[in-house]
Amino acid sequence: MLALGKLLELTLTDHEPAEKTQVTPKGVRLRWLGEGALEVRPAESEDCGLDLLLSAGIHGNETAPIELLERLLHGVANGQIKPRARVLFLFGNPAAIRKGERFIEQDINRLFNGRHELSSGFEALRAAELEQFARVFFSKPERTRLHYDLHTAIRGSKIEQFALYPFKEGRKHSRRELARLAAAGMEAVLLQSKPSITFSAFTYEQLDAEAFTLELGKARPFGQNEQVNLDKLEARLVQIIEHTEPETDASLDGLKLFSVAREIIKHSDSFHLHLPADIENFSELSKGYLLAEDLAETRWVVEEEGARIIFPNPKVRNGLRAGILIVPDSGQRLE
Ligand SMILES: O=C(O)CCC(=O)N[C@@H](CCC(=O)O)C(=O)O
Ligand SMILES: [Zn+2]
Repeated sequence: MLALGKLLELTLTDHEPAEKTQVTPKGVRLRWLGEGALEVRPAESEDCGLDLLLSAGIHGNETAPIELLERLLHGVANGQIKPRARVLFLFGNPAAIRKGERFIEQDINRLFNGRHELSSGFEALRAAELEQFARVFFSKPERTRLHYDLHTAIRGSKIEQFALYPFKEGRKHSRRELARLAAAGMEAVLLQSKPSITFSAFTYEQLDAEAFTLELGKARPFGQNEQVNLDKLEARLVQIIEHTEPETDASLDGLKLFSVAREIIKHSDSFHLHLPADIENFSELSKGYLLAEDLAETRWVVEEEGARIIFPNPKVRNGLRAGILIVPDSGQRLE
């Protein structure tokens, strides 16, 4: 296997490879771009015109997706996977990955779309660097752009694998991309309804990529991910990379759709979330339920029929999202 296939090892040991570019016997070029960043380029005659960005480890303790990217990269480097797409592999927060923590100083996934400019510290610098890697990668005209940012969640979930689809004014969510996600094992998609400051929102809003955050199970340390079954996603990603994906019809194959009713924002240290600590994502909340309270007698009461909660987290910094209240979506606005 080409040494650059060991991007995870290089990243975990904080090593820069002596040789920055290597080529497989079939002419696939691997190029180390910087810490945790590697570009794969097929021979020109093989190139199918797709630019695929695969990122993981934006949160350092979410190891199953990092292990998945490592398997894909090994496959490319040892010739078992035959890429026909350009692929950029990114490990988002190397320092946090080395420590096995979600972040060191602040959550990188709240620093995109300009937010890093208002902040300081190495995570702000890394967010700027990740934006630049993505900007350069997606700068080639007339190519198809796709980004999957892979995560696992802090808590268990009634729906194990799901995607979050960013929002941009005037741009419609694609039924074809949803069908592709269903084929990759996603059981649900949350259609966002306002701009955001996450990595997938950046590539969607600013770089014109189809982009998704994928939530793939519960976060666990390296080597302890037997319960996170990524077989379907992995098989689909190999097909996308090799350009052997079967034509999907537009059928969403039982995929559940949700939209955001409200984001719960923590405004102060007085914020209190009235949910059990072990509540699972997608738990239903009944109308009238007092979900949270904050200073100045702010009360978050559930008003929506069929409401569910995802990502409840009262420990976030003031000003950030402490949960999302979601409702079922009919999919009528899909393109
Ligand atoms: O489990 C949780 O509370 C958070 C899991 C996680 O990291 N989710 C992503 C979602 C990103 C998005 O909204 O697209 C995050 O919170 O950054
Ligand atoms: Zn995450």
